[in-house]
Amino acid sequence: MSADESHVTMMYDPYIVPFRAERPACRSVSGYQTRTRIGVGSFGEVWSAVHLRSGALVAIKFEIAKESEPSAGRQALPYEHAIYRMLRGGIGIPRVHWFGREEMTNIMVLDVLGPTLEELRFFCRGRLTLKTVLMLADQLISIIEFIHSRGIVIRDVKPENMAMGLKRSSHIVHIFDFGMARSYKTATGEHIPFQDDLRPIGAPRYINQASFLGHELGRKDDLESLGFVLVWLYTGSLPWKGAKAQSIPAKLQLIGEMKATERLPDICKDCPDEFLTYLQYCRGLGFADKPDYDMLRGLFRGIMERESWKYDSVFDWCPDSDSPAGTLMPDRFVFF
Ligand SMILES: Nc1ncnc2c1ncn2[C@@H]1O[C@H](COP(=O)(O)OP(=O)(O)OP(=O)(O)O)[C@@H](O)[C@H]1O
Repeated sequence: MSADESHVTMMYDPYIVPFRAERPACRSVSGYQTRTRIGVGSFGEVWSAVHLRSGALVAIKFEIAKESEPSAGRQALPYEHAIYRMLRGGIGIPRVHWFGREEMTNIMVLDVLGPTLEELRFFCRGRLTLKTVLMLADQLISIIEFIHSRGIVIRDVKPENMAMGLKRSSHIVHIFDFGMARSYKTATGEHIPFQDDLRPIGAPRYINQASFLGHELGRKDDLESLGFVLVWLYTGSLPWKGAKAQSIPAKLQLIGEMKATERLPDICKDCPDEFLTYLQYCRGLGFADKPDYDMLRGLFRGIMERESWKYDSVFDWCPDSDSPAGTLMPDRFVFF
């Protein structure tokens, strides 16, 4: 075994799952060795991997390039890579280390992240404490503000696409998966024009009302979806959870009606008043309006002040947290 390889073997990798029954074959990619498959998406697979020289742990996203589409520009991963390039340098945005194509496969090597907020909510028995949600809200509004400042709207804001970093960045939440993102600015720097009659996009649970109505999405809509995510993380429920209807369009229609402006107080009934103020403000913005991010952060900071809580990054899942919820964190994330 070479020195490089022994270093790799000793690395802590939370995605190593011992006794895994089915373990697809590992492969070498441009100086990286894959280790464990950590995710499967609509485009392909995500693996944890190590850089063979430095021992750095990374994530690799693979997308089989379709033969009928020889132009890489029409595939999901080159598109997502282009968005990552526009977001380069942002706090809470995973860094891309390498992008390329090998054997008809598009490959993107990026920072590996820890558990998603949806997983953490689950590990903390279904809901997070108010202090944890407020600390996350502060970071998430800033990350979304940064993304908007680069001319991008995410259009798929959900806790499954938000994850804590690993090791030194384990106190920083990240937003990843920009497959649905797009620029809201034209080539001349103006805001794109309003359109309707579009297909709703995003996860129905967090989708904003504009998307249900088939409207083109803007900055306000990312923030509205974030509002639903925060209510979800704090209460572990939303009125449309488990809504039933005879068909998918009928279900979407039903959920859309449940998100009408006059229903917002009902959605926020178990949260401090600021959550309702936040959602009403987002709903009141016009399509091209620039949101007042400072004011929105200020709403949640006001609660922190009122409760005399500090931004100490002691989240519910941290070992030194006194959260009554306890944690069901699997061993592989204990040191993340
Ligand atoms: N950088 C990363 N670090 C750790 N895990 C990751 C990373 N990127 C993706 N994953 C895991 O892989 C899964 C799929 O990745 P991603 O969401 O980017 O793919 P997708 O095809 O766009 O997903 P979806 O079809 O759900 O929109 C994620 O849910 C997450 O669990």
